[in-house]
Amino acid sequence: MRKLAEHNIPLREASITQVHSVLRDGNPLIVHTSMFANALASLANPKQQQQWVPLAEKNRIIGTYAQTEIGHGTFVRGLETTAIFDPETKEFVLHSPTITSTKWWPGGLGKTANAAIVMAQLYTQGKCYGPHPFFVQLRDFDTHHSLPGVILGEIGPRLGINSQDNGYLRFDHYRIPRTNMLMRHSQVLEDGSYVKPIHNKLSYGTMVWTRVAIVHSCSKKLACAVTIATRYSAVRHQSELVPGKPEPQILEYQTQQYKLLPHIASVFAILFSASSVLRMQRNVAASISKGNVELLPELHILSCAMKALSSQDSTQGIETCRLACGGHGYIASSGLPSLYTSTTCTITYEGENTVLLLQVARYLIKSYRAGLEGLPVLPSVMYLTAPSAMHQSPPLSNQALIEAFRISSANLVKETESRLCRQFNLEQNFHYAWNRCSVALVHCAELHSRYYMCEKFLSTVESIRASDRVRSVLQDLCRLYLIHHITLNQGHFLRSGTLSGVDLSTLEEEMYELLAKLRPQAVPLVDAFDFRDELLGSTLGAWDGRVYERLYEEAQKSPLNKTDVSKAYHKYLQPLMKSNL
Ligand SMILES: CCCCC/C=C\C/C=C\C/C=C\C/C=C\C/C=C\CCCCC(=O)SCCNC(=O)CCNC(=O)[C@H](O)C(C)(C)COP(=O)(O)OP(=O)(O)OC[C@H]1O[C@@H](n2cnc3c(N)ncnc32)[C@H](O)[C@@H]1OP(=O)(O)O
Ligand SMILES: Cc1cc2nc3c(=O)[nH]c(=O)nc-3n(C[C@H](O)[C@H](O)[C@H](O)COP(=O)(O)OP(=O)(O)OC[C@H]3O[C@@H](n4cnc5c(N)ncnc54)[C@H](O)[C@@H]3O)c2cc1C
Repeated sequence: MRKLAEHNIPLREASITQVHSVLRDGNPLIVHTSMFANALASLANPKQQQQWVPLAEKNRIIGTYAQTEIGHGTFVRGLETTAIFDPETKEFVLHSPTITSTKWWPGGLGKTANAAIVMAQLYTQGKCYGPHPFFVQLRDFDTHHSLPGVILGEIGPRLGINSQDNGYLRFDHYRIPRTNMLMRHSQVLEDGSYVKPIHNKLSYGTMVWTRVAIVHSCSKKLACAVTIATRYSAVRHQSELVPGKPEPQILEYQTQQYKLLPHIASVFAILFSASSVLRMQRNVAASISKGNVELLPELHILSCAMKALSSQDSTQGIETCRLACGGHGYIASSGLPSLYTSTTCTITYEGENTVLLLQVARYLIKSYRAGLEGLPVLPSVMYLTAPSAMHQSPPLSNQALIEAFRISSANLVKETESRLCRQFNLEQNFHYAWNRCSVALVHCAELHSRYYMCEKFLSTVESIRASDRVRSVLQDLCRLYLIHHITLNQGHFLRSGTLSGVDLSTLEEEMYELLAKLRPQAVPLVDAFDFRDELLGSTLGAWDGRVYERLYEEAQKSPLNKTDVSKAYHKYLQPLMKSNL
C-alpha cells in the first residue's frame, strides 16, 4: 500500500501492477483494490463516490465483492439474497432466506473486509427488478466486530491462495439506507419507484472490468513460469545427447524447446490481446459516460473470449513449465506450484470458462444469422459472412495463416449453425437444441478467440518500429505461435479446406526449424521480462543460476531440520518400532 501511494497509483489500478505478487499464496486485499474499487468507480453515482472512495483509498473501508452464493455462481439471475425496499423507513432490508442464498467465496470476506458490494435481488413496490449492487457495511469500522444482522465466516482451506480469507456471509433482515444502493445506472426513488438503466447489464460492469484485468495478469503469471523453467533449463544438464559426450543443457533437447518456446510466445500473444481489450474497455467506458452503450455487447463478448482463452493457456503453460523442470518443479520453493494454484482459479472465477465461451458462441451465431440477412454486424464478426480472401496472400505467409484461421472459424460457425437448425427441427425447442450443440458451440468460440489472439499478436509485432532486431525475433516467435496453434487444430483447417495435408507437413517442418532458430533467444527473451528475483521467488529461476545452492539453502529452512531427531520419532516411530506390529 505504501508503494502504491509512493507511485501515486489509484487503488482501482493496483491489480494490474505487480503489487499482488508480493504475497505469494494470495492477497486478502486483492478484491478490495480491484473489484470493490472498480465497483465504486463505475457503479456508484458522484455523491456516493464522494462519500466512499476517499475512505476506500485510505483503507479505512476495506471492501470485497459479494455476489456468488453457495447455490449460484454462474447464474447471476438465480441469486437468492433479497433487498426489499421499505418505503416507511426509506431503507432496504437485506435477507438470506435459504442456506443456498449464503454468499460464498468472496475474497477477503472472512476476516479482512469491513464492507462489501453485495449483489441482491431488488424488490420495490412489490416487483422484482433482478440483481443490483448495494454498498453494505459488515463490520464496525473501529472494533472490526461483525454488525448485528450480519453473519460472517471463512470458508476453509482451498487448493491454493490460502493466505487469502475467502468468506461466507448471511443477512438476517439487515437494514441499510436507500442511498446505499449503487445508483449511477439505476435508482430507487424515495417513493419506491424504480428508474431503469440505459442498458440492463450495466450492473455487471465490474465483472467485465475484472475479466479484462485477469487477461493482463495471466500473461504476467505465465511470464513468471516460463522465466523460471527456461533459466532452469539452461542451468540443468542431464543425460547424453550424443553418446560419450558431456551432458548437455536440457534446453538443447528439441522436446524441451517444444515445451517452453510456444509458451514464451503465448506470453506475448496474451499481453498484446490484453492491451487491445483494455483500449476497447477505456473507449466503452468513455462512451457510457456520454450515454452511449452501443459497444457494450462487443466488449462483453471480447472480454469473455480473452479471459477464457488466457486463463486456459496460462494454466496449461504453467503446468507444462512445472513438468519441464522434472522433480525440482514439484518443490514449493521452485515457485511453480503456487503459480499454478493461483492461476488455475482464473479458469473458474469471474465467469466459469465454458459458460463464458457459450456467451461468445451465442454472439457468433446471432451475428452469423444477422450477416446472412444483410443486417448490420459489428466489425469483429463481419468476417463470418464476408467473402473469402484466402487467395490474396502468398501461400503459407503469416497473412495467409491468419486468413486460414478466419475462414476456418467462419466455416465452423456455419457448420454449427446448420447443426443447430437440424437439431431445432428435431426438438422443436431452441434451448434443448442449443444444449445438444453446445460442445460444438464451445469449439466455435475457442477458434474465434484464437483467431483474434493470433491476429493481435501478428499486427502488434508488425507495428514494432523501435528495433529491427527485436522485431525479427518477435516475428519468429509469432510465426511459431501461429504454426503451433494450427498444428494443434489441424482438423479445423482440413475441414475448411484452407490448408492441405501437404501444407500441414510443410508447416510442421518449419516449426521444428523455428525451435532450433529460437533456442539461443530463449534466455534473453525471458530475461527481458525483467522480473526481480524477489518477485519470482524461485530457487530454480533466479538470475544468477545458482539453482543447486539455493535448493540446498532453502532445505535448511525446513522446520523438520531444526533437530536431528524429530518429536515424531519419540511419539510415534519409537513406540511403533517396539510394538512388534
Ligand atoms: C495474489 C492474489 C491471490 C488472489 C487471486 C489469485 C490470483 C490473481 C490473479 C489474477 C487476478 C489479477 C487481476 C484481476 C483482478 C482482481 C481479481 C481478483 C480476484 C477475483 C476474484 C474473483 C471474483 C469473482 O469471481 S466475482 C463473481 C463473478 N461471477 C461471474 O462472473 C458470474 C458469471 N455469470 C454471468 O456473468 C452471467 O450470469 C452470464 C453468464 C453472462 C449470463 O447472464 P444473464 O443475465 O443470464 O444473461 P443472458 O445469458 O440471458 O444474456 C442476455 C443478454 O445479456 C448479454 N450480457 C450478459 N452479460 C453481459 C455484460 N456483462 N455486459 C453486456 N451484455 C451482457 C448477453 O450477451 C445477452 O445478449 P443478447 O441477448 O444475446 O444480445
Ligand atoms: C478462488 C476463487 C475466488 C472467488 N472469489 C469470488 C469473489 O471475490 N466474489 C464472488 O462473488 N465470487 C467469487 N468466486 C466465485 C466464482 O465467481 C464462481 O465460483 C464462478 O463464477 C463459477 O460459478 P459456480 O461455482 O457456481 O460454478 P457452476 O456454475 O456451478 O459450474 C459447475 C459446472 O457447471 C457448468 N455450467 C454451469 N452453468 C452452465 C451453463 N449454462 N451451460 C453449460 N455449463 C454450465 C460449468 O461449466 C462447470 O463445469 C470465487 C471463486 C474462486 C474459486
